[in-house]
Amino acid sequence: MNITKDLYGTSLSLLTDLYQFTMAYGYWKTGHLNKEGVFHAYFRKHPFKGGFTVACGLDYLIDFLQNLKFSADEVAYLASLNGSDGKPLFEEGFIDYLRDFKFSCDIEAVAEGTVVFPNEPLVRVKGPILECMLIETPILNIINFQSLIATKAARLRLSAKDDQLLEFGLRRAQGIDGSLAASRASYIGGCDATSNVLAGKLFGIPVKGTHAHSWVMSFDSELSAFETYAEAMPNNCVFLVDTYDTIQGVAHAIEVGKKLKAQGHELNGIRLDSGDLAYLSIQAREMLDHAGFESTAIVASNDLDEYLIANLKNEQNAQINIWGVGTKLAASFDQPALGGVYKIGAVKENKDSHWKYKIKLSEQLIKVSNPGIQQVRRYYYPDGQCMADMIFDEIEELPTKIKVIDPSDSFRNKRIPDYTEYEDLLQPIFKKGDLVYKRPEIKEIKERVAQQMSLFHSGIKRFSNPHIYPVGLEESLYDKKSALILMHKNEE
Ligand SMILES: Nc1ncnc2c1ncn2[C@@H]1O[C@H](COP(=O)(O)OP(=O)(O)OP(=O)(O)O)[C@@H](O)[C@H]1O
Ligand SMILES: O=P(O)(O)OC[C@H]1O[C@H](OP(=O)(O)OP(=O)(O)O)[C@H](O)[C@@H]1O
Ligand SMILES: O=C(O)c1cccnc1
Ligand SMILES: [Mg+2]
Repeated sequence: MNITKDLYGTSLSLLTDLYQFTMAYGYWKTGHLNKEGVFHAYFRKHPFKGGFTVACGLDYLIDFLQNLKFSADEVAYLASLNGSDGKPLFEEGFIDYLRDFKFSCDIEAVAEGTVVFPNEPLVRVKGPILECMLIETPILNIINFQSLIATKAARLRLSAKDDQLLEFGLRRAQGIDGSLAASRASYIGGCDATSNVLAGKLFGIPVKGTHAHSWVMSFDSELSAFETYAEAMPNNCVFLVDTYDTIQGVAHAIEVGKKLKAQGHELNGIRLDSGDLAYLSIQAREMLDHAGFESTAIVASNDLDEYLIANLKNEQNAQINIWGVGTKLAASFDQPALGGVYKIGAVKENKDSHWKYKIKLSEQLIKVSNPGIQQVRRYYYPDGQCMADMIFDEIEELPTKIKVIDPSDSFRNKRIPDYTEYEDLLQPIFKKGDLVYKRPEIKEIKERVAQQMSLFHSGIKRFSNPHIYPVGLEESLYDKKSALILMHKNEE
């Protein structure tokens, strides 16, 4: 998939905030082309008051960065922009620079489908600071949204257990790309299929669906509507039974189902889209079983989310096998955005000088950024379950005794036993602008989510007051950060 070409037929290189270009211009104009930086994209708080987040969107980002160059058309647009004095914002020389621009940063990122936690860099960008700056906004745009939706889908998967989950969100999603990115992230996070046909084609996601109330209403009776649908598509019959009277609708579905059976076909399912989904599904299951349709599925839809699905299954014994979830998933109804940020960790004047560590101060401790050239190490218990994550400075040697400290609460700290198995989460994606990463198929990414979810204690996966998985700064990085905070405070 090539989002820029297949999806838009146009370059997305101008998809950034204007201030990224004005800052880039500033570096160019004042002779800071050799200045280098390291930036980290991370979030501070899990979405949905949850205890985990699923990283998603890297493949889109790779595609964006591989196509990052400025065509004659794009530079002409930038050249046409004026400042508040009515004069061109950018000098001709900068426009020439952009015309010859070649992306040259090193990028490391957490593989898509990895379960991640607050403060952990999901993407690290190192290289000419001008370039690091330009790509801040698209990184956040892509990773924030897809990680949000993949997380929502993973929560739905926890509730639906082994049932089928269908994503029906296109009509309520945030516009065109919102819907496509949501379908992709939903599939990765836990859905089995989407109703969005373009997403199916672009990303290789299975597409599925039933029929609407309007189909039933366009015939003289519900029975003739079902019969006509069966005539047209005898191998794809999931009848929506609640247009008039749901119990009557189930009876009509059974009647047509018997004819399908006689012709050697199946009644695949019925769909409930209103009323008491627990009561109606129990009634429908009884009627279907009694008529010999034990393998006919019951699909439910209508404003579903992870809480309602869990409640219907666990508390109300609802007899539903397939869940169609739209608005609350694709539009991330209860939390519209993941607040991921992109912060500078260190700068150097040129590639041969030393890194100078940087922090952004804030009144709130949680908002003080972390310095350094960060990597994330995930430690495992001997049984393969995750123990704790450590954010550390890649260019410093680690002490022999490892201690991790929560950056917003130093009382929360953990000693890592010696010889604990570990894995470093940030993997090389681009080296000096060249792709060095083998992009996994979407199915592999989806499988990674399921596998990752199994590595964590159930406490982090519960919806109310989840357990907080231990993540901290390695002690010497924590000390370095504290020293930087003190230094800035003393300057005040
Ligand atoms: N057994 C149940 N327990 C809890 N909530 C349920 C149950 N059954 C349905 N719901 C939810 O209750 C809400 C209202 O259902 P209702 O049938 O009134 O929906 P509606 O959208 O108003 O229906 P209609 O399409 O007939 O207008 C929906 O969000 C639905 O998912
Ligand atoms: O409820 P969602 O999770 O978004 O799932 C998608 C919904 O879209 C369709 O109806 P639509 O909402 O368009 O009309 P209706 O509510 O009047 O049935 C469908 O029948 C589902 O109810
Ligand atoms: O196929 C369906 O049943 C469907 C598709 C989109 C939205 N609601 C339902
Ligand atoms: Mg609706």
